Amino acid sequence: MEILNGKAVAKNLNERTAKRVATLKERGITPGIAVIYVGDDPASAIYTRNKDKMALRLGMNSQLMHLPATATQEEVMAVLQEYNQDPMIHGILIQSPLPKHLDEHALVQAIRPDKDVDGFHSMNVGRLYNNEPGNYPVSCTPRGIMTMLDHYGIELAGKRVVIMGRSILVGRPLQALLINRDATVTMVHRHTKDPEAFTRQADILIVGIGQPQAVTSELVKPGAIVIDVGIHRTEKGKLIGDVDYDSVKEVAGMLTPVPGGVGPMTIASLMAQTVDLAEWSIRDDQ
Ligand SMILES: Nc1nc(=O)c2c([nH]1)NC[C@@H]1CN(c3ccc(C(=O)N[C@@H](CCC(=O)O)C(=O)O)cc3)C=[N+]21
Repeated sequence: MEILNGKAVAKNLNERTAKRVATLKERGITPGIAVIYVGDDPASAIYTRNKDKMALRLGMNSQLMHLPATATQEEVMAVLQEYNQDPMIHGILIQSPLPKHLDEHALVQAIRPDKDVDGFHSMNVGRLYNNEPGNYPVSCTPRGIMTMLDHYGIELAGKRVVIMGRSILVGRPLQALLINRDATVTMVHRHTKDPEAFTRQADILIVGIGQPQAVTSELVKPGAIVIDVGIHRTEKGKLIGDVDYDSVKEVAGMLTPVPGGVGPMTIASLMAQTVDLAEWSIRDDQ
C-alpha cells in the first residue's frame, strides 16, 4: 500500500505558488485574498487562521474579516461589496458554515465571478459542468484532489471512479472534473441502495460524506486508490477521516492519510487559485 502524501505535494505546489507571487510582485501586483468569517464555529476559526498564515507566508496580501454571529445579511453583503470593488483583492471566500439566519446562497451569488476563489458562483459551476474552454475558478478541494492524482501519474481516462457524497463543496464539482478527464463516474449517496455493489467496483474511490471512519475494507476493491476527504476531531483531539484507515490500508493500493492528505492540498489549491485570479485580472485589463 502506497500513501498518497498530500502534505508533500502541497509543499511542492506552495513553492511554485510563492515563485509566481514573486513574479507578479515584480510587475507591481500582489495577489490578495479576503476571507469573510461570521460567528465562532471552532473549526472555521482554525481553517481561516491557517489560510491567512499561508497566504502571508507565500508573500500574498490577506484580509481576514471576522464578523460577530449577530451580523445581518445586509452587513455581510456590505463587506462583500467592498471586497468586490477593492483592486487589492483578487479572491473572496465566505467561510462555511454561516450562522443559520444568513442566506449563504445569496451571498455566494453576490461575489464577482472573477473573484470567486472557491468556484461556488453558479456562473463558474456552469462553466465547469459544461467543460467550457478558458479560465475560471473551481472548488479548491476537488482541484487539490485532481492535482494530487496527476502528481502521482494516476490515469483517469476510462477508469471507474466512485464518489461517495454529493455535496456542493466536493462531490458535485469532482464529478464534473473527472468526467471532463474521461473517467466513468458513479455517485453514491445516502439514498443509494446497496452502496457496496458500486464502491467495490471502483478503481478510484473518493469519500466525502462527513461521517467518521464510515468506510471499511469491505467497501473497497483490492488494489483500489482511496481518497479520504473527511476531517473530524475525536474527543481526545485526534484528527480522523471518513475512511477507517487501519481497515482500508489492508486492501487499498493507494490511500490518503488524515491529517496530511486532502486537507493541505485544499489550502495549497486555494492559494494557487488566488494567484490564477490575479494573473487573469491583468490579462483582462490589456
Ligand atoms: N468557503 C469554504 N471553503 C472551503 O474550502 C472550506 C470551507 N468553506 N469550510 C470548511 C471546509 C474544510 N476545509 C479544510 C481546509 C483545510 C484543512 C487542513 O488543512 N487540514 C489539515 C489539518 C488541519 C488541522 O490540524 O486541523 C490536514 O488534513 O492535514 C482541512 C479542511 C476547507 N473548507
